Amino acid sequence: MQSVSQISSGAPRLIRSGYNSFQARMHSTAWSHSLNRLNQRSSLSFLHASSSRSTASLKGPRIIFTRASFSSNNTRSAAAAAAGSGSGTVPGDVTAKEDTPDDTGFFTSRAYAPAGYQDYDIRWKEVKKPTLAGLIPIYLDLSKARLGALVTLTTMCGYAMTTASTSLTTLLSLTAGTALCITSANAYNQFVEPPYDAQMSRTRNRILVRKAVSPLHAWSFATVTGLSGTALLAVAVNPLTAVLGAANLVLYSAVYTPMKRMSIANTWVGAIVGAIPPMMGWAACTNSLDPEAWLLGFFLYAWQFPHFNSLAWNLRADYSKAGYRMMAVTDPKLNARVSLRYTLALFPCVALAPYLDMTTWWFAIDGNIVNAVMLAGAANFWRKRDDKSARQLFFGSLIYLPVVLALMMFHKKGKDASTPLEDGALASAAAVSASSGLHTIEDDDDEYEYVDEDEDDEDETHHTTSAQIKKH
Ligand SMILES: CC(C)=CCC/C(C)=C/CC/C(C)=C/COP(=O)(O)OP(=O)(O)O
Repeated sequence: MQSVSQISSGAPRLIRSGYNSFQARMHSTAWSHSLNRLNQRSSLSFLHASSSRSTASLKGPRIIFTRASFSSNNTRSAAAAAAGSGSGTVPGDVTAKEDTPDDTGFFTSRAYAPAGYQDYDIRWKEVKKPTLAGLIPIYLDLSKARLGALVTLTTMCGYAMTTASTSLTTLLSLTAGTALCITSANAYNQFVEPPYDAQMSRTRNRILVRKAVSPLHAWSFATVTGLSGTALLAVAVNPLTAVLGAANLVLYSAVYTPMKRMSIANTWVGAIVGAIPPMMGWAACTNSLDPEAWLLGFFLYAWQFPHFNSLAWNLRADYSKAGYRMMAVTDPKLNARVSLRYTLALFPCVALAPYLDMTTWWFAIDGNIVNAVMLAGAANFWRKRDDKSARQLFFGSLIYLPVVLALMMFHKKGKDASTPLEDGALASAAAVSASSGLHTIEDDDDEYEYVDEDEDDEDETHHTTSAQIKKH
């Protein structure tokens, strides 16, 4: 049986007013009305007018109407619009292609059009059963593997920053369990978002939008990885870490994900999601949430605002189109101000690390030099609010995080409790983190050696670190 999970229409590229009336017809939900209000309020009408791929969606993950550039239909529709037909379509050969897939695998049929929409061209595509080998890239996409790898590294850093006794087995279980929970969270997120992902250039090729796998398959994958990740953390690490992992999974998929379309507060909730993984690392080693764990969490929390808000600036057309409530769309000034505010908060974070005896005071010096560079980027973005300053801040934030985490480990104090073997593994993680950013962790097979230079030196005024990472 054919499963219909995506229907697209080749309605015309409409001018702004036409788009609003189109949207009003297509959406009966409060969400869409508030989106229209939001679009008007934020004076971003150019976003739609300049967009080459304008879309609208019905609620729910299974049906998508796309005013995309299916050229022949668009040409006909544009002609009709120019002739003032008002309906945006031309009667004629729409059904000619019925039940015949085109070269992209899409079928065209009016049979699936909901009442009132028969005037629109309808396109749909059958979900193909993936092969066993084909499942690997599908699962990597569902897990948002590169983002997941970076987040997992922040957990490993949390573990590495403790002074309690470490164990390689616990570290490996923590890494695998956290990665499974993150995979699950990202798969649930994609399970919910195809109608909206389909409307954004950045996400319109995601696996469920492309229909490379069925929603049920994605949901099952998310459920299995979530349950196994939480179980692994509970059994092989400790219950506290498992509870944090499970709570974060729920926070991301059940609170943050729907909230993206409801309130700009989603960014603050998303920042909590990003803050919890390093706290899990700390909890895995100490079985407690000491002030140091909260500091690590707050550091990741604060970092996400310049990171995300600068990214969102250049994606604001996409976000607006898909109905996501992002500060960059609804209040661009606030978006830049919040970035600046939280970049400033990174300074006391860095200073608190030596205060809490996590690092030597040298970290307060070189960490804050890096902070000053980041602050210059955030201030520039706040002043100019343009694409270039946003891009600079975003890429700066990508470099900033691994650099500061590596510095933190470089200046770490009190490493006596762990063995050189365990520290070596943790140092490797730090080095990979420092060199990978969001992108290259999977490709980095280099080996690292841990060299303990002055393990007897406990003098906090002495700046030489206890660890140095040397590449083979
Ligand atoms: C242990 C555990 C479960 C950790 C969860 C870690 C995690 C998923 C962090 C991501 C944080 C975040 C706000 C991402 C943006 O999602 P988005 O939906 O805005 O991204 P998108 O636009 O690319 O879909």
